Amino acid sequence: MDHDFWHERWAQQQIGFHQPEGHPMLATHWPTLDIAPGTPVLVPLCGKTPDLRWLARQGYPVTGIELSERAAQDFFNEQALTASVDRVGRFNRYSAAGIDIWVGDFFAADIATLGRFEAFYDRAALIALPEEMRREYVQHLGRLLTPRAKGLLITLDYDQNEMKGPPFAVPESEVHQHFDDATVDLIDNDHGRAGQGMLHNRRVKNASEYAYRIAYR
Ligand SMILES: C[S@@+](CC[C@H](N)C(=O)[O-])C[C@H]1O[C@@H](n2cnc3c(N)ncnc32)[C@H](O)[C@@H]1O
Repeated sequence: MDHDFWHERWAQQQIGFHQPEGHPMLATHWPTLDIAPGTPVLVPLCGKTPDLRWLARQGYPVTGIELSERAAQDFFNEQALTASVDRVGRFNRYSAAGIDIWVGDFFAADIATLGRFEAFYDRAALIALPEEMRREYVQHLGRLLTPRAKGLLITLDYDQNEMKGPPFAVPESEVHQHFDDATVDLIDNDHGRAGQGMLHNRRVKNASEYAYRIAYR
């Protein structure tokens, strides 16, 4: 997936992945991770999800990373927040209400600029990327995290023959392969609900979302 693909999606507002009310599995499962408020949370490929605001309201300093400037601007507008903007290295950083969105390429983010995070939230980031980029994504995520970091990962699985991604199907076995230095617990499965919305229109017969608790060892 090159950058132009995503810029085009945002320009055309083809953002069927966006959930204006946030993702229900976040509020259900985040508390089970037992992460102390005040712990900085990294949200890679964050789009304009209101989940950023939810996390900030629970007392976590939140750092999103997102390619699209439009997404960052829309997020702060839709949340009725006025963001300050500054240039830091290769990123434009938007900040308000305990939320920073770094606009730029996730793969260009480094700990010298962002520091390390003890927690992360990935909803539709891993599954936004084709197979060859997913391994690199998880490795890069690991570089931005502390050794015992924890996170919530929300993925999607369906028969990849039925549709070209994104979103891509990521089976449980692949999640275990990527996070082989972490304890991975499958904690939720929406039993096909994900296939009833937008994916149904794309002729996917059966699609389910899965939530995993990830704890690096
Ligand atoms: C499927 S969307 C998910 C957005 C968000 N996590 C959500 O739940 O709504 C994937 C997002 O990743 C962004 N993206 C894709 N490649 C990226 C990259 N290399 N660096 C930063 N953001 C990227 C896209 O612009 C898009 O907003």
